[in-house]
Amino acid sequence: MIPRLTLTGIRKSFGATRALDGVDLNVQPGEVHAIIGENGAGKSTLMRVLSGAHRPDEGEIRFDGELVDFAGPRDSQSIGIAMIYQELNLAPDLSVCENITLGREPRTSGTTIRRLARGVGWVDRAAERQWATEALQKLNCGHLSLDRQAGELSIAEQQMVEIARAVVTSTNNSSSSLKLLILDEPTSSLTQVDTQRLFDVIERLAADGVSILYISHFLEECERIADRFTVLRDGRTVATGRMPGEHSDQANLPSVTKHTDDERTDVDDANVQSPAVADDDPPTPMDQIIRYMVGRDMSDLYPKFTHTRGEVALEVKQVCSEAGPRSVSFQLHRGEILGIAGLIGAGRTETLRAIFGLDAITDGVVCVAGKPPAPRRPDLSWVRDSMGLVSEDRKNEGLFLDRSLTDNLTITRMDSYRKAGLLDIGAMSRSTQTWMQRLDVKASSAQQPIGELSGGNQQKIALARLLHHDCEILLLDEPTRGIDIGSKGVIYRQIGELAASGKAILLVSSYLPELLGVCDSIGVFSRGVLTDVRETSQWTEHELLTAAIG
Ligand SMILES: Nc1ncnc2c1ncn2[C@@H]1O[C@H](COP(=O)(O)OP(=O)(O)OP(=O)(O)O)[C@@H](O)[C@H]1O
Repeated sequence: MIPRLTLTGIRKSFGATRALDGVDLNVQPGEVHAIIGENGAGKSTLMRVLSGAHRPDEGEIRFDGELVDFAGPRDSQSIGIAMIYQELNLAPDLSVCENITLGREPRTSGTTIRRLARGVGWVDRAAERQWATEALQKLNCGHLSLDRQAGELSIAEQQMVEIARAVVTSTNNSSSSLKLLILDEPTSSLTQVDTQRLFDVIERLAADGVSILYISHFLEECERIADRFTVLRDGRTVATGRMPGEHSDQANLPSVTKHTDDERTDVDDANVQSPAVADDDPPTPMDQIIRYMVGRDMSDLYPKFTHTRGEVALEVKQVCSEAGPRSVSFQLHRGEILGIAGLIGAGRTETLRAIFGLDAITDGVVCVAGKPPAPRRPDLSWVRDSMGLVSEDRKNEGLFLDRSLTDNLTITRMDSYRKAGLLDIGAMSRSTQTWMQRLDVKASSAQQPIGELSGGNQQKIALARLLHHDCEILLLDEPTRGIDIGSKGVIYRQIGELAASGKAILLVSSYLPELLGVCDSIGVFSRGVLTDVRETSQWTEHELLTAAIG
């Protein structure tokens, strides 16, 4: 079989940063292939090379056996490659139908008048609706109204509209039918139900011969959906093979290849197959895939720290806000990690925002360490109360993307670096380097603009700011979103150490294994109401999910 995609020796640098340093990849038609790697390993850069957004400095791309060279995204689209980015790209004011056909609108044809109209860009609305309907039906999303504004849709629905846009060419132009769909962290903002729907769509497309490149830090998902995997490390391919999930048995595909030219890989070579492949070779166990990725075992992902519950640090009494929470009450103690589960949109983020003083409270009070509540909100009570918030919306409100790592990390503690009215830039930079080392942040220097870092490394700095500020109460909203498994381990260790030193931690997460692994107790939000708070040992994943659905 001619491979759908073959990459050989792809290299790409940004100034002194070598993002890709020799990537080899082989993907078959109809195969779901997971791209796995630590933060900064080069996954997104590689996908941008494939989507035509970046041109590689070196290396060869073959698509259906043909050598290709993309001058821009249109070249890549024209041969049937589509990329769905983590941050979705719809025009919010246009309808579902208009978004699906955007840039590929069917033109009128037939009569002279129509042909004239075509010259000035007259869109054939009937054909446009038919194309959009067919594309949505192909994804089993025929229920989505073509006339709804894209901005009104849920994240999951928006994602389906984007995939439908990728599919629309295939329905109408056989020369550029969809052949390779790239999904970058597609489930990071999806509920479990929506994730399953997405997987159904992926399976449907793969059965039609579309190849899928699936990037995710949720290895359980990769295991569920992918046939094969490739691990990138420091911009290089270090291993490729069969996934251990049920899919791997069905795929008539090569087994593990360890790329032995990678001298930096200190992983165990046992079980690694030679590049010669056999169809009946076994899948690669997940713990070995993790070793390829991070270079060590991850048996201690959730390290246990002895910590004792102290006095009440934060008391939330019957808090309501227009944004979501309805009469929310709980206590958070010093030395406690309280987890908050719930579906996306259940009111978890809004509760954190109300506690932190970002949103007005319409009823109820927030008391910190027995002090009287702040007279009004929004306000800056977080400063008085030594509270820190890691926002789930890193790009829009969590970070100053065009400022350096140092500025982002030290911004809340500038005063401590002031000497005789001047800022001690050297000391700020040294503090940043210390935190970069502790959280294993990959960046060229503390002065690099944070927007140039990979998503996971940006997230680590957002968290490091709170650690550096030495807050007493930490409100963490999806703090490990987009973070690789090795760095998750580092962050869980930090959280454990913070609790052991008497800090109070409120951890909102959609990743249930994380809540069960890290927290002392867990509460569940359902439709703006905190329904149930129990010791962690009294919850299972299934029970958490059932309580969240309500
Ligand atoms: N435009 C850019 N300018 C400078 N450096 C960049 C740019 N884009 C990527 N890099 C660097 O290239 C490296 C690889 O980044 P990339 O985003 O591809 O990693 P990733 O594997 O997708 O990481 P993550 O899992 O955190 O999203 C990183 O060191 C990053 O800082």
